[in-house]
This record gives sequence, C-alpha cells and structure tokens, in this order.
Amino acid sequence: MTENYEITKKTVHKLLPRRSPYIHKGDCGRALILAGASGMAGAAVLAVRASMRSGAGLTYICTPKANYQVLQTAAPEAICVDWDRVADKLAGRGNDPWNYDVIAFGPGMGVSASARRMLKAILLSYDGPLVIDADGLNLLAREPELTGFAQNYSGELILTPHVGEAKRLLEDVNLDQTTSREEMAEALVRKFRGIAILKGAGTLVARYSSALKTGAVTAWRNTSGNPGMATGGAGDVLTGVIAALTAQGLSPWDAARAGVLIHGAAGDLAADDKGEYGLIASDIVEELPYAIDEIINMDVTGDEDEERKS
Ligand SMILES: NC(=O)C1=CN([C@@H]2O[C@H](COP(=O)(O)OP(=O)(O)OC[C@H]3O[C@@H](n4cnc5c(N)ncnc54)[C@H](O)[C@@H]3O)[C@@H](O)[C@H]2O)[C@@H](O)CC1
Ligand SMILES: Nc1ncnc2c1ncn2[C@@H]1O[C@H](COP(=O)(O)OP(=O)(O)O)[C@@H](O)[C@H]1O
Repeated sequence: MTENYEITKKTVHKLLPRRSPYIHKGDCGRALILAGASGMAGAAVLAVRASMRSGAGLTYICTPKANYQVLQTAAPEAICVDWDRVADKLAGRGNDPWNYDVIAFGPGMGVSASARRMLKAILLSYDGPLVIDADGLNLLAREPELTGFAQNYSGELILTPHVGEAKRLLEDVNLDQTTSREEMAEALVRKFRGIAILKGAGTLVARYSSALKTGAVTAWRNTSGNPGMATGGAGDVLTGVIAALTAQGLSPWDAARAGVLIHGAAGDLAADDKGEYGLIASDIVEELPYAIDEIINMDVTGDEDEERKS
C-alpha cells in the first residue's frame, strides 16, 4: 500500500453531481437490488429505502413473493421484480436485456441454492457495476467457482465486507493477529481485482492505483461515522447508498468513497438526535437526505486541499 488519503465531506462535495432543473427520473438511474430471502425482508427494506433516499431515479427490488407485501408497505416507491422471472432470465429464458445501471446483491439473501444460482448468473451475464454485500460475500467465501467468476467479472466489482466477512473471503491468505486493516483491504483488492470497502470504524475504500490492476494499492479512509452504527442492518443501508450513487452516474470508485462518507454522516446526524445506544439502521436511512443536502450546500470557499494524508 503506497498511498493513503482521507475521505472528507469536502471530497464528497466535489464528487456529487448537481441536478439540472430539467432532470427526470430516467436521468437519475435504475438500481436493481437482490435482497431479503427467508425472513429477512427487513434487510431488503433497508437497502431499498437507502437507495431511494440517496436519489436513485428508480429502485427495483428482486425478492421472494412472500416479501412483496412488506416491501410494498414499507417502500411503496420501489418496484418489486419477480424472483422467478429474474431466475428464468438468468437461466437464458426470456430475452429482455439487463436494463439496470447497477446491481447490488446480498443483504439478507441467504446462501440457498437459488441465491447461489442468481449470483453465478449475474457474474457471468451482467457487465455493469456490481455491489456484493453480506450473503453475496458469504457465497463467494464458500465457493471457489464463484470466487473465480468474481475475479474475472467483466464489469466493476465493489465488495463491502466487515472484518468478519473479509476474514472468510481471505481464508487462503496468511492473516494473523498482527494483520492490519490496511493489509486486509490490500489483500482483498489483490485477490478480487475490484474495489474493496472494508467496513468498521474508519472504513477503508481501496483499489489498484493503476488501471492495469498491478502494482500499488490506494486506500482512502472514511472520516465520518460513530459507534452507534454498530447495529444490525447498518451495512444493508450502505449497500443501498452506493447502489443509488452509482445509478446516478458516479463511477463505482467515486460512489464507493462518497457512499461511505454520506452513510457515516447520516449516522452522525442520527447519533446527534438519538445518541449512540438507541440508534437503529432505519434512523440512518432517515438522515440520508439531510446529510446529502448538508454536503452539497457546504461552503468550501478558501478551504485548503487537505485530502492527501501521507
Ligand atoms: N432486518 C434484517 O433482515 C437484517 C438482516 N441482516 C442480514 O443478515 C445476514 C447475516 O447477518 P449476520 O449478522 O448473521 O452475519 P455476519 O456475517 O454479519 O455476522 C456473523 C458473525 O461474524 C462476526 N462479525 C460480524 N461483524 C464483525 C466485524 N465487524 N468484525 C469481526 N467479526 C464480525 C461475528 O462473530 C458475528 O456474530 C446478512 O445477509 C445481513 O444482510 C443483518 O444486516 C441484520 C438485519
Ligand atoms: N464503531 C463504528 N464506527 C463507525 N462506523 C461503524 C462502526 N461500527 C459499525 N459501523 C458501520 O456500520 C455498518 C455496519 O455494517 P455491517 O457490519 O455489515 O452490519 P449489518 O450486517 O448488520 O448490516 C458499516 O458501514 C460500518 O462501517
């Protein structure tokens, strides 16, 4: 790891596109989220609501039919996509093209055979930005075949593990008690050749420094967030934020860095309001619009450029 930077509100102020008065929902991107199998409709709700609260023009949720009622009540603005139809399409039946600007796979998906089939087919047939979280990461960790497909994915891959998931993904790499988070993020980039977001206090966003995907790895450390975010579902929210920013046209790298900062900033607003103990993931979702608004409207005149850390 040769370069280290910090992700600040000012970084994100520069990255977020401003909206034209004439913009319409088609200009704000289409995000497909696959989430919420087997009793985990909540994970799907959190990811979907986070995507909508972060500005995606259209958010689609592929989830089992049993979850539709929950989804259409908790997130009526989202469009439910039939799980079986997606499975058919992935199996080559039906010929409508992938019509999404980004796909996010994993929150509460479980590791069933059908979840595995879906991930495999997406890795083989989609070529847009692909965010893999939670059970998507667990599937990669269990299945060398899927790891191989991920390593050769034709689009840009964004992996969002916490340290526990990262250790599972890196079982073949020599990690020990002295392995730092920076070294772990670097190992993820070298293994999967995509963008690695290693979550936790001071989330790291890392990728190869050069487009050739060789040599040095660059890592940016997030400066927002607080211990109140150590609560179930907070990661599902992050997946939705990154999907929405990518759908709106940020590059996966910019969406990853902006996404973690905005997610942490929303968590900080939630902690200001409720304190750290009682903060829940839904509170982070509700603060996303205020965090984004504050960052877009912040005054940066006369500020020094202080992103480079070392
Ligand atoms: N309402 C819902 O439907 C929710 C669904 N969720 C989904 O539930 C599924 C499984 O989540 P689990 O929490 O069971 O599995 P995890 O893989 O997140 O956690 C399993 C174990 O991994 C270890 N671990 C977790 N975070 C760690 C960290 N930061 N550092 C080191 N070790 C860590 C701990 O030993 C933990 O008990 C995921 O698909 C997730 O998206 C959760 O997000 C919670 C909310
Ligand atoms: N102490 C902390 N400081 C800052 N951010 C944190 C802290 N603990 C957790 N977070 C953030 O909250 C989210 C938790 O995600 P994750 O561990 O995947 O939870 P879940 O699987 O329940 O959704 C991550 O984005 C992480 O960076």
